[in-house]
Amino acid sequence: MSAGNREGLTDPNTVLLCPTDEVLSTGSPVLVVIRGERLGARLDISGGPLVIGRSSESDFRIAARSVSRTHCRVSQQGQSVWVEDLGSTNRTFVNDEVIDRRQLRDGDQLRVGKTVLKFLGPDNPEAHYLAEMHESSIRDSLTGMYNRAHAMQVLEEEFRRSQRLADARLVLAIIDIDWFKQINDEIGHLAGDAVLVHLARVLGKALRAGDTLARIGGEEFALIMPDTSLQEAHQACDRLRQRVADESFLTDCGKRLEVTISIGLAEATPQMTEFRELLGEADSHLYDAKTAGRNSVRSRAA
Ligand SMILES: Nc1nc2c(ncn2[C@@H]2O[C@H](COP(=O)(O)OP(=O)(O)OP(=O)(O)O)[C@@H](O)[C@H]2O)c(=O)[nH]1
Repeated sequence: MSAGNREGLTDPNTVLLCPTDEVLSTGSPVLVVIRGERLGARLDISGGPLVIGRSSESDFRIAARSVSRTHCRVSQQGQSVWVEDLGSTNRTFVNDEVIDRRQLRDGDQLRVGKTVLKFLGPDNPEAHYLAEMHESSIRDSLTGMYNRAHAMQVLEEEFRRSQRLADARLVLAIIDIDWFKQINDEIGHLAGDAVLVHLARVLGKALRAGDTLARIGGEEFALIMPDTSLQEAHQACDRLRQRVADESFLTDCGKRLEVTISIGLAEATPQMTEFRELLGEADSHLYDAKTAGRNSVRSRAA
């Protein structure tokens, strides 16, 4: 977004911070997608039985016609892990053999439709490597935040959940830095990058458990807030906006800046048919926030 002029970009007090590395935990048996959509996604089996299927109620959903609504179930029994076909049309395969029920062994490949998942026992060293590969594929390299692709996947899943469960509310916030082009033009692209990194840290620190924050564009972020009402989200985002406005940002060349953000919100409603409607509504409220002068939060409620 852009328009108008901004004054007082620099401010003399700030600290530049870097994103922290996230520790990747392995240690329990997992299934890792090695072919198909969501490559690298991990299913932790230790948390209880998992149903794989096309239905939105599945624990791991594969949206393909070759996959039955409830295709197979994977469960841990004592130290062993079992897979059981649930009467699927196109059958379940382990290492290319049709199975009804079978114990999974380290390195086995489970095929459901065209998706292949590799079973890795708790001590398999490949698990850590695959976890790191997956982690880097869902992160933005500059800020360390989740990237757009991951945000869209989380948003779609949370949207489906909110449609399925009557009391599961969902709010999406689109956060956009104000006058960012001016920061780049006046101080330089590296300064702009430093602001993005610092902002990622400020937003990340304010995150509540269950929320997902991602960088979805150059200077645009998405905050996905499940189980939150529009009013609660509006208040939380206004606190976030204030926190950013109070922060002092340091650029690569030692200049200090005041930075503000504008936020547009949208809440999932039963009338919506797909998650992109949330993006459209949040974007339109973001536009309202920009035209109302920036450094503000806008939603259907206000
Ligand atoms: N430094 C840096 N700049 C980026 C990056 N990605 C996008 N940008 C810049 O972000 C700026 C976005 O500018 P506009 O869309 O005009 O928005 P704006 O200046 O923030 O104006 P408003 O949103 O209307 O307040 C452009 O100058 C892009 O080049 C990046 O990764 N690093």
